[in-house]
Amino acid sequence: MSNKGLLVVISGPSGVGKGTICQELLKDPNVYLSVSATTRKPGKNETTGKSYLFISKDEFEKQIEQNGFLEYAGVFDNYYGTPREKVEQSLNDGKTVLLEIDVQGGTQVKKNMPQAVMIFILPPDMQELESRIRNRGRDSDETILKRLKKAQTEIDTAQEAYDYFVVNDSLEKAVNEVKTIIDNRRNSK
Ligand SMILES: Nc1nc2c(ncn2[C@@H]2O[C@H](COP(=O)(O)OP(=O)(O)O)[C@@H](O)[C@H]2O)c(=O)[nH]1
Ligand SMILES: Nc1ncnc2c1ncn2[C@@H]1O[C@H](COP(=O)(O)OP(=O)(O)O)[C@@H](O)[C@H]1O
Repeated sequence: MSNKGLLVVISGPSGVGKGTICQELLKDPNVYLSVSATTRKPGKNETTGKSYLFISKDEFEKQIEQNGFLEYAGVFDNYYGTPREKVEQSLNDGKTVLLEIDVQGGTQVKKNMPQAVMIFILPPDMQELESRIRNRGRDSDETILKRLKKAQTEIDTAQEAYDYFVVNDSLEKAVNEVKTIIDNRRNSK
């Protein structure tokens, strides 16, 4: 693995604002956001290649066998994984590469690439997290409950693998904190 670029793992409970924060970071042309593959069904306004590469379970398992993923995990009854090739290419090009993945995946990345910058995004509190998930209007009550349960487990287990914890209360403040972490790590290489 090249050490030219910087690999940044961004995790946090569903609905905490990871996607929103990553979109802000992407305004810097030196930042590349990895597009994950998933076996979950696309939502209403999702097309393959933009939010996710939507693929079948068979195709996913084939790519696992071919060592095509940097990491992968089973989340909410589906597979999610980071395609290896584009991440390695972008690191070689000297880019800051963002992986927006869950704690299981982040832990695998940290093990294989200890130089990765591990950032965990926290909600101001659990009520606010629930209302963000609800306001997004994408999930059924059952799915919302599953997501909130996983949120608590993730917050409890993140302590071990993650180096930085950023509370997303004001979006602007959270984005600036993440930018500062990234800049400091780039400069200290
Ligand atoms: N390990 C791993 N987790 C991923 C990947 N892509 C997305 N996830 C995680 O899968 C979970 C569910 O994603 P999704 O159903 O799209 O809902 P989201 O929480 O709104 O992003 C989130 O916790 C994501 O961080 C990936 O490539 N690898
Ligand atoms: N700092 C914030 N304050 C209020 N709402 C926010 C903030 N950050 C994100 N949101 C909103 O919360 C919802 C979930 O954000 P999203 O980025 O989709 O989360 P995630 O990618 O972590 O699942 C979205 O409707 C988003 O606009």
